[in-house]
Amino acid sequence: MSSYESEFQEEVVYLNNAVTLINRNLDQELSSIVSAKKELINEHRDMWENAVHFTDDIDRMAEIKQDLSVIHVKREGYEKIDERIQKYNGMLNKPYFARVDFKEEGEESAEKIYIGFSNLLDEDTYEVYVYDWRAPIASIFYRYELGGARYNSPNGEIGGQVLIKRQYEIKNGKLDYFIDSNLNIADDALREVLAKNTSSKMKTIVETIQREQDIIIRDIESELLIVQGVAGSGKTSIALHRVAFLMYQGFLTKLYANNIMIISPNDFFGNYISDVLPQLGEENIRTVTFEYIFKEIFENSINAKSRNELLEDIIGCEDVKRKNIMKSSMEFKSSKEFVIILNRLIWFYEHKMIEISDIYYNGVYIADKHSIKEFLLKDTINMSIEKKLAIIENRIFEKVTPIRKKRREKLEKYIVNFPEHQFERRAIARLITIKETNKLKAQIRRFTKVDYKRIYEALFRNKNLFYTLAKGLKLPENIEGIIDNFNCNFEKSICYEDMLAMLYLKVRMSGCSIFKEIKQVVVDEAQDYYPIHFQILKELFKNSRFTILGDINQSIEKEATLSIYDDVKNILNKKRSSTVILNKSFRCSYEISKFSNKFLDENIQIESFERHEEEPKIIEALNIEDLDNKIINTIEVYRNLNYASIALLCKSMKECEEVYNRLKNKINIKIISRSDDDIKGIVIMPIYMSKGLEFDCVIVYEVNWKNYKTEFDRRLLYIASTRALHKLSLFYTKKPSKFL
Ligand SMILES: Nc1ncnc2c1ncn2[C@@H]1O[C@H](COP(=O)(O)OP(=O)(O)OP(=O)(O)O)[C@@H](O)[C@H]1O
Repeated sequence: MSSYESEFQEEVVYLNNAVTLINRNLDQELSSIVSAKKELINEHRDMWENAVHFTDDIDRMAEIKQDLSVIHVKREGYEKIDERIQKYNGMLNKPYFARVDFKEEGEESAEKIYIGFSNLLDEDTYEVYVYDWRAPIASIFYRYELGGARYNSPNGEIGGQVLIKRQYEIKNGKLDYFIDSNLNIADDALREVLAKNTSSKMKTIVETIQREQDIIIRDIESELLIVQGVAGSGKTSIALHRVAFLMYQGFLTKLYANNIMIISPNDFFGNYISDVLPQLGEENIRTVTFEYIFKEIFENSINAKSRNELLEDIIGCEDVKRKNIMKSSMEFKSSKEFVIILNRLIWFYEHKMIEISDIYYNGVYIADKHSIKEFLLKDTINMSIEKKLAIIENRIFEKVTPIRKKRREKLEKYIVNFPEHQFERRAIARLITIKETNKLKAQIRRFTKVDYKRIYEALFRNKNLFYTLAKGLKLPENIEGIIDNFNCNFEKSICYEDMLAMLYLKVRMSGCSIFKEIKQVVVDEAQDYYPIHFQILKELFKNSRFTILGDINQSIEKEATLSIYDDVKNILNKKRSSTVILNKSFRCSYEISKFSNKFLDENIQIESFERHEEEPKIIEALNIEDLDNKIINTIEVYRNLNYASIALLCKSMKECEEVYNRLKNKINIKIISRSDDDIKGIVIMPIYMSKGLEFDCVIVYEVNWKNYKTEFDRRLLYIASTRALHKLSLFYTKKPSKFL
């Protein structure tokens, strides 16, 4: 028997033992869940039968509360067993995927470390059959080849030698083969994974995490971790695996799903990544957009345009001057300078805009404007202006209440003089005092209720005020145009950049604390954000750490450089911050990756993973009809090659709609416009919406000289091309874009 064969037999024995243990654990859990379910039902029944259902009695309330908390504990217990059942069921197919034999310094022999998606422990012997990929010792597998290796254990750093590094192909609990890996073989395994077709949901990369990716995933030191990575370098995948890692940490540092939040560019993206954490055995976490945060904080009271709508407006605008104004308006209103103006506006509001009057109730003096103002301007640490105004309002009403009571008694006595009202005395007196109080309330609310729209509007409706507040700051050359552009539609629906400014004002002035439980914020596609976004995040997530991932090459409407990350560091101002650069791209084939690089500045270094496929195609069509036919043929060819995910990418939504209307009766194609659309099959969408997503095949529509001629267009072409895993073709009529 060859040494491979004899080792194969040993591995089969180990695998069988592991599977037996999983089955044993599974059986135990299955019987526990039956009794846990029974207990839960009994507890519910007892509570329903024995407890009171309605009561004003405070003692009985305590009884009900206690019953509920027992049910709560039982339910948690039940859910935990259910989680373990799911874990063991998942493990039956593939209990582990790798092994390293590690000989610790000072030890006689090596320990075999099997690595899988979850831990597997024999509770009787305490033998660890499989280590979770997130366990400290598992990092050896991701970071080292054969030879010297170290890892951080809870008791400090441990050094030693890796003697064997092995990967397994296990299906349905049966071992197909194993390979003892060196660097090249690991590359083969990755190539095999990357060569597969994509799906409409992102997948886990646990078995093939790369060394530099693992370092990011396991970083627990940085309060601010910035990752600049080229398209397809695995930023989003890393972010999600990092989240799973943080949720696995020990008791003190462990994060729960409600402690983490992802800020994503749009809702598709949230949907696209929604399978990864459950596949890693963790609960999903909230993924929100800035648009969503705005709605939540302003309680849906103000309509605002989304970033996608802004991009659509910019792309669709034919008037060059207006287009430039739109771009500079976005850039200026999200800049550091504008944040200073907004801070000054807050000061101005507190000192000059609040019109406080002396307060009287029914002729009785309640409070004078000077003392109210004095309280308002008093430096009360950590108290927001909204809070101070609420305190003022409460204090006034505390004073009014006894006066109002006396007034009512007086009125009742007075009404005695009118015998026709003798039975309505009380009601009439009450009505009169309510009316008087409402009048007073209206008078007070005029200054205690902060009207963010009016405050912000004042900045642009009053040019003197604007220039006073902007004194000493560098303003864009076309500032007059930007001010005049402040939209006439402000009442109906505000622009994206004005939405951000108002969000900033609100979080600063209200001391908003709705996200106070969040301890880790992950910001993906960070290149799309400006200083004001990070200022908002800083205010909203005061006690949180941040993981910020982006690619400056994929910014759309602005020229981004590495300096955006300096801004991020300055704004978030964390003591321990680090920046990691990822230059290797994994998504696209080597040929597509090389082709896409021509849309980038030639100084930018990108390493392409060596997975070879057909060269991208640039195809000319004679006219629109010919273009449609050629695109339909190409889609057919791709489908016949068994590619299920095919995207036809256009420059704008308007263009998508035109093309869709022409093609929809000829092929089965879906237009992606709404955030809950499922990106499955053959889809058509604008390039700016395809960010962060990937497809087996990408077809870029009408890349002619007219459609793609500016720097902005060049960046769109980079984003479009880097969405493709296997096939890329770009079509044009008349004359090709100069970027092709
Ligand atoms: N270590 C890895 N093992 C297997 N697949 C990987 C690995 N790293 C990245 N990938 C794959 O590469 C593709 C790109 O990953 P991901 O979307 O996370 O990259 P990204 O940097 O966020 O890209 P973009 O900036 O273009 O949105 C995905 O299909 C992902 O599964």
